[in-house]
Amino acid sequence: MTFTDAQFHDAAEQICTLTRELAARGMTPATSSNFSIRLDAAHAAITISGRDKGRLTVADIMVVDLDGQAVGSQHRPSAETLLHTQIYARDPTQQCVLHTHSRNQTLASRLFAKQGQIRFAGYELLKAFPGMSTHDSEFDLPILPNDQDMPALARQVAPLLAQRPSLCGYLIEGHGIYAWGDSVFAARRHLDAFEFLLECELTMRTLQA
Ligand SMILES: CSC[C@@H](O)[C@@H](O)C(=O)COP(=O)(O)O
Ligand SMILES: [Zn+2]
Repeated sequence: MTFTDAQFHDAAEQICTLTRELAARGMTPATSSNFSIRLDAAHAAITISGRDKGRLTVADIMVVDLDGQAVGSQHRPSAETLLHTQIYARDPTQQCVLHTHSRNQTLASRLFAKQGQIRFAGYELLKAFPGMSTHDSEFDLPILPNDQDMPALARQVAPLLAQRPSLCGYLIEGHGIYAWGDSVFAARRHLDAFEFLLECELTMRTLQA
């Protein structure tokens, strides 16, 4: 099946709406962050590179194939398109990928970088993640070193996705977070849970100091 113009428009509108909400929370500073929604088995709608994510309109969204190549547009897709299409290409059930640069995400990615992950344990909010049914569980959010070479960064992500098929996010050091899900709603729930849990971990360290 290939997507219709109406489906593209609907996805683009959804990206604009949720991006404006995230920008209003300070999660997309200085044109950072990128967002996508799957259109069909081989395409996704994604933000055009360099746009102010707090002021997006449908004209700021374009189509890419799952190799990250522009489809029907002369614009340059997000610099990090490959990290989005990697999620869609690996798992046909995944529908939405969200990438933001909040202060909590950036600070935590640096503070915990040496461990290569942040462990969330004992939080009721763990139940926001796939397969978690009790607070009495643990979720390790991976932290990858940053890289401007997207294929190299995608090669770091690949083994994580292979080892943990239900993984729904990772941090990149000094950079921000990627979160995804099998619906726009699920991707947003995962992003919100990560943001909340990162803030809890950072605040606990401040209070304990
Ligand atoms: C403005 S610096 C942030 C960018 O380098 C990048 O990390 C980012 O999140 C946005 O890139 P974009 O190409 O607009 O999708
Ligand atoms: Zn980024």
